[in-house]
Amino acid sequence: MRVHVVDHPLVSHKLTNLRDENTDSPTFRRLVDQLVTLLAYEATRDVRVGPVDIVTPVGPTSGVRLTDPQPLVVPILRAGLGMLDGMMRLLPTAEVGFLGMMRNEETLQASTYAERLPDDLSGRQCYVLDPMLATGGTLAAAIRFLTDRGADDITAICLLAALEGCERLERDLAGLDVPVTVVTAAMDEKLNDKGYIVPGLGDAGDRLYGLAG
Ligand SMILES: O=P(O)(O)OC[C@H]1O[C@H](OP(=O)(O)OP(=O)(O)O)[C@H](O)[C@@H]1O
Ligand SMILES: O=c1cc[nH]c(=O)[nH]1
Ligand SMILES: [Mg+2]
Repeated sequence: MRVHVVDHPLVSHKLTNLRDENTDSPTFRRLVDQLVTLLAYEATRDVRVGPVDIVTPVGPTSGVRLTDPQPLVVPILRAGLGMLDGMMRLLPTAEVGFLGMMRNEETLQASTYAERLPDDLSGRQCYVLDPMLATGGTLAAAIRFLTDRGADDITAICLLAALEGCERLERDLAGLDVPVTVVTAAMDEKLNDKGYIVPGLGDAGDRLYGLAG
């Protein structure tokens, strides 16, 4: 597994505002949208393109275009939905599959409550969107779900990751013969006793969409 922490002053600036408890929901949503676009720029560095010949108003030249099958973007509901528009702005021809996952706040076990994905993901570049990689249980389960469908190339974009979550993910995915990359804006130092990232930004889903009840 490869972990890439994007080191850019604009990313750090926006992340600081995102973390701030005084940031209201509309501003939080806008910052998530902007941050994912910046992270996606790094995350798509290896997106597959092929050569094409075109003609400009001045003359012929060659360039590249995204090749088929188009990438698949997979937001993890709920909070990952807040990252979808920003991602699609960069990859407008991508297809979108959905995974609904929820972490039990007592046991910290992730479970899947919804799924709408293509049956066969082989040969697709899959971009998983989830703002928080805390214990790593949700992302590990999501990656297993995708590889069970044949996914062979997975990049996760997380706004924030915790070191121990990344270590757990690496352990959980050991033996999986699929390249996995995690792109994040920051690697935070720890989790608290409720499994929240410290210093983190709180509950991403609640800050985006309000309390789920
Ligand atoms: O790394 P983990 O310890 O598994 O925790 C991270 C998960 O927790 C949050 O989702 P949550 O379960 O709160 O659902 P929500 O997006 O509906 O709020 C977050 O969006 C991740 O999916
Ligand atoms: O810090 C955390 C951990 C899990 N889920 C969140 O939304 N935030
Ligand atoms: Mg939540």
